[in-house]
Amino acid sequence: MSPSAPRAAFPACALFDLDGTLLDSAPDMLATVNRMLAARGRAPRALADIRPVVSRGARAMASVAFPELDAEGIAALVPEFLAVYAEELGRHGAPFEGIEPMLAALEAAGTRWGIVTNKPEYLAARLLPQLGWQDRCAVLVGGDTLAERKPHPLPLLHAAEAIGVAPGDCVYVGDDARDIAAARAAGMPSVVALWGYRLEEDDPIAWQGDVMHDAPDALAVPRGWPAP
Ligand SMILES: O=C(O)COP(=O)(O)O
Ligand SMILES: [Mg+2]
Repeated sequence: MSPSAPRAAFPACALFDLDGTLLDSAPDMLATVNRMLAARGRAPRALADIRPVVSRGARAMASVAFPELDAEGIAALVPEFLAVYAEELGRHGAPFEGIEPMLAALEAAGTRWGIVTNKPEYLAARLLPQLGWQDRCAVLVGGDTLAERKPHPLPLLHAAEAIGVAPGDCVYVGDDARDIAAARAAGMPSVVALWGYRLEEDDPIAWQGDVMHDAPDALAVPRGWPAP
């Protein structure tokens, strides 16, 4: 971790990953894979099986549910995964505890916030009104919005530009190695969301984010945010 000093004020712009950072979407994902398994007469999986790979996208979750399939077989399941997930979206999941007060604190301070996810944009966009975030989220960039997705810096650079804040004056918060890599490549300070999804063998310290937090409450006060 870099030795950046705590802040006296919130950053001008806060950008967030969605799955595993703002939203505990693992229950929606579990319902999705279990419908796919049930359609094939197979036994359901447990939340503990799916949760660690939710931030790695549809392919990673399908690989856990269907371990016998090769990469081609997994890729062939993605359209079905997205169609079933579109029906389960927002039904079981909810923002992590502490997210709403943290967003309210940012808004009260005049910090603009947005979402940069690798989830397809149309699915993320459908969640915003369900969550009451449609008029509050200043920018939404999905995994298919641009020619590149995280860990490429383009989605973060695009979000900063859309908000009108220099990348170095934004902070990105994410729960996966690729989130922190994208922020570094974009020249953006980063926060590792340890409350999110990762495998036991992952070493978040090695991701070298600027700050790591166990819970969203830490970001409800300026000193929880890394300095530019
Ligand atoms: O759906 C995905 O690929 C993961 O989504 P995230 O980038 O919001 O964690
Ligand atoms: Mg994530």
